[in-house]
Amino acid sequence: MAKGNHQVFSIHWVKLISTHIATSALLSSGLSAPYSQTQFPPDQKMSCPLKSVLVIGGSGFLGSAIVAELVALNPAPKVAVFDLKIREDTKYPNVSYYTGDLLNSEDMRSAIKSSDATVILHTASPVHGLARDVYMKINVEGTGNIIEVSKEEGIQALVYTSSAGIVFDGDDLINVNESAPFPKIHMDGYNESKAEAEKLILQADDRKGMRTCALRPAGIFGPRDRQCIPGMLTVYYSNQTKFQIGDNLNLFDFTYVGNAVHAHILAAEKLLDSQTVDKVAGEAFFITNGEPIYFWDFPLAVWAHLGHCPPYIIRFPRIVGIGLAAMVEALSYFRGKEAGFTRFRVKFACASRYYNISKARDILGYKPLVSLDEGIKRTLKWIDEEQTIQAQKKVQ
Ligand SMILES: NC(=O)c1ccc[n+]([C@@H]2O[C@H](COP(=O)([O-])OP(=O)(O)OC[C@H]3O[C@@H](n4cnc5c(N)ncnc54)[C@H](O)[C@@H]3O)[C@@H](O)[C@H]2O)c1
Repeated sequence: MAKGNHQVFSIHWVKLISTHIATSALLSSGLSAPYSQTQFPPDQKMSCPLKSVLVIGGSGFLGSAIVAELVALNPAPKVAVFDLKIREDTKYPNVSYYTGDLLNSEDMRSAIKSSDATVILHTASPVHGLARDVYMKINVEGTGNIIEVSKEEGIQALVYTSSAGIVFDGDDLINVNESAPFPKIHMDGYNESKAEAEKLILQADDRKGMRTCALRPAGIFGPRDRQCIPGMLTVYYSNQTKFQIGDNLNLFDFTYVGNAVHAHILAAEKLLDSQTVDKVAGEAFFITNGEPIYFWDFPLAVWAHLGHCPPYIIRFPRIVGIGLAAMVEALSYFRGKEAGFTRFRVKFACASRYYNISKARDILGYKPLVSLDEGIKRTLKWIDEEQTIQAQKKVQ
């Protein structure tokens, strides 16, 4: 079933179950390794010419992973975080934290001035499932603010976290590269706003001033993920794992968070380097693990870790899913609520969505350092640790 020139990844159940047993044994023996986001092997650690970096959205899933990697570099750059809310479990020593809203230019300016930042990594975005207006306001207007204030404050390089979903129009995306056009009508407000924000970022590139680029990760997962894996856990806890939409023959790209971090740091470095900047600036890059996997195999692997294998699978054809979702959307509309089960989600779950990452490999020097297999193991280990912590809290 391999399509394009990607290596097709398949989950090995036995391997996962044995990993789970080994992890549980490790944890119960009290030997759990200290938490680290990326855990790159020493020979793959990046040297870092970055001097002072402000991570916008740095208390979020991806943002905090970037911070963890930056502070672990030797020598480490000066690191600061700007976020709407600073979560205690994402705080690192020697990092300056600024609370603020990117819709408020003065909040932004104050953080840039106080942190002496010369580079900005803009990872902020509202969570999924909100109204279009919220995304347009925060992602488009907010990104416009960042560009304006960054230029005024002499920022040298701005890297924007876009999304691979911005070229999705509901049809299959098979090994597509950056020449894929934006859909005439976007599938949802989130992707529309990410596309608009990306355009602003790329247009803002200035040869005589601030240099910019955009990264388009696909389906980020890993420790501290609040959307991808937690969504799969919700399905598990609500006893819905036997339901599948589509035939599960659609290949899908995911990205381990450490690899997305790696891409962000590489992009910032290349924007600062006179040898590479003109190839990178004003450009967008797809970022994935380069290992497409059948869509439902990913949640099945997560549930297997929890000791659960659906006893049987009830498959809904795509067309039935779309019909059901249309009814849910109509009901939600009359109740004045955002629908959780939407036609977009059905099309998302049924489409092939994988990307060609040659541009990132060739120009950024990107390579997925952590394989999907290893990324899943690390994420599952983190879930084990989280569950142990939650269980201990309940006992206390
Ligand atoms: N998670 C994925 O699978 C995925 C895939 C592709 C692209 N992305 C993009 O990657 C980026 C990071 O995603 P994530 O999963 O880490 O999200 P996240 O929700 O964990 O983190 C986003 C952070 O942005 C902050 N934020 C939101 N609104 C803000 C505002 N008005 N002012 C200041 N800070 C604000 C939030 O507080 C949060 O800490 C986002 O831009 C997202 O669009 C994510």
